[in-house]
Amino acid sequence: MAVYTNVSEQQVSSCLQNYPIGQLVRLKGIAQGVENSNFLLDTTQGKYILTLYEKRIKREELPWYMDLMQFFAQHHIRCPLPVRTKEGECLIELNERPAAIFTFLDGKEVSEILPEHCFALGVSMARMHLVGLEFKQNKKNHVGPDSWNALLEKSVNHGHDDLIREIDPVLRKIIQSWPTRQEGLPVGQIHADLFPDNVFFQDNYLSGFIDFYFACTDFLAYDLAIALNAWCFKETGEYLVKRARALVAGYQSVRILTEKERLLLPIFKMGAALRFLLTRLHDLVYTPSTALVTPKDPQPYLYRLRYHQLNKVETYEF
Ligand SMILES: Nc1ncnc2c1ncn2[C@@H]1O[C@H](COP(=O)(O)OP(=O)(O)O)[C@@H](O)[C@H]1O
Ligand SMILES: N[C@@H](CCOP(=O)(O)O)C(=O)O
Repeated sequence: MAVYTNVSEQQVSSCLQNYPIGQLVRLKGIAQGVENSNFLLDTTQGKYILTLYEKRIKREELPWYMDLMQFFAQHHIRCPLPVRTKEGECLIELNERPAAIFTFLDGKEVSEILPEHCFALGVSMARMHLVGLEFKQNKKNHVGPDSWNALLEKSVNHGHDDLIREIDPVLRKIIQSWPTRQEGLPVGQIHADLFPDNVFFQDNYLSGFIDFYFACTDFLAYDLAIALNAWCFKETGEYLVKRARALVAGYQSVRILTEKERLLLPIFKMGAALRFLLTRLHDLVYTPSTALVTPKDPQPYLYRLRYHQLNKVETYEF
């Protein structure tokens, strides 16, 4: 359930007076999602999404997300477009929370992932990466390698000793092998959370990406590695090579990976597995049992990490 902060119909109706999108017909809380509070707004002019930003989002970075989504939408990368108030503002304040209204993206998560979906994802991701090269504001990846040690340490002494003992040496090795920005790998705006729930399809066509709140400026190939892990594994740790090949083929039909990116893909996949393992472990430890949200299971990401450690040389994707 992702409604942490509630809003009343009256509050939304009066807020809509400042927008050029008609009057409120219906307001409904959205159950999916974990980070922010989301509501579906039916107005006399159509459907919109109202998002109230919760504590995990840094307030000072909100304009960056708004600018990035607007830039993408204007450059034919389908994603929610922040709606401006009559005074031209994207961000407002509602119930003591920063908030924004977005255009509604048609479509939904696929129910059964096929290689064709992975190909389409690769195409759209590569297009987004190319367009993003023209967006010149940069933003740090707050869950990048320099945050991993601290994330792991925060989870020590909370009853996951075996897991932590296993991860610790792997983490060090991955960090040692991680490329620096000086090595010339392509860097740009990445989504960094392109899991199936953030990629919408309609009639088998990819209709767009949502949930840009982990987006940042980082290695483009790392975004591909995140998606390979999220889309191309069984939860028991079996790599689904047909899907992986389709994803990489779709990506390379738009943007060919450099030799260096191909060589570093194994380390990016390990890092991507570790990153989600660490954040899931952290959330498991720190989400109170009374919370509305059920933390995601870290175990499938441990399986992915183990798989990549055993298969670091083979590049099955090409
Ligand atoms: N622009 C949008 N168009 C259509 N549905 C949306 C849009 N934004 C969010 N949603 C719906 O809200 C849900 C939660 O959104 P999400 O951005 O993933 O939340 P969170 O940031 O809390 O993880 C999505 O699964 C989707 O159903
Ligand atoms: N995709 C991440 C968690 C982030 O959740 P989202 O609902 O904001 O996409 C994971 O699976 O660990």
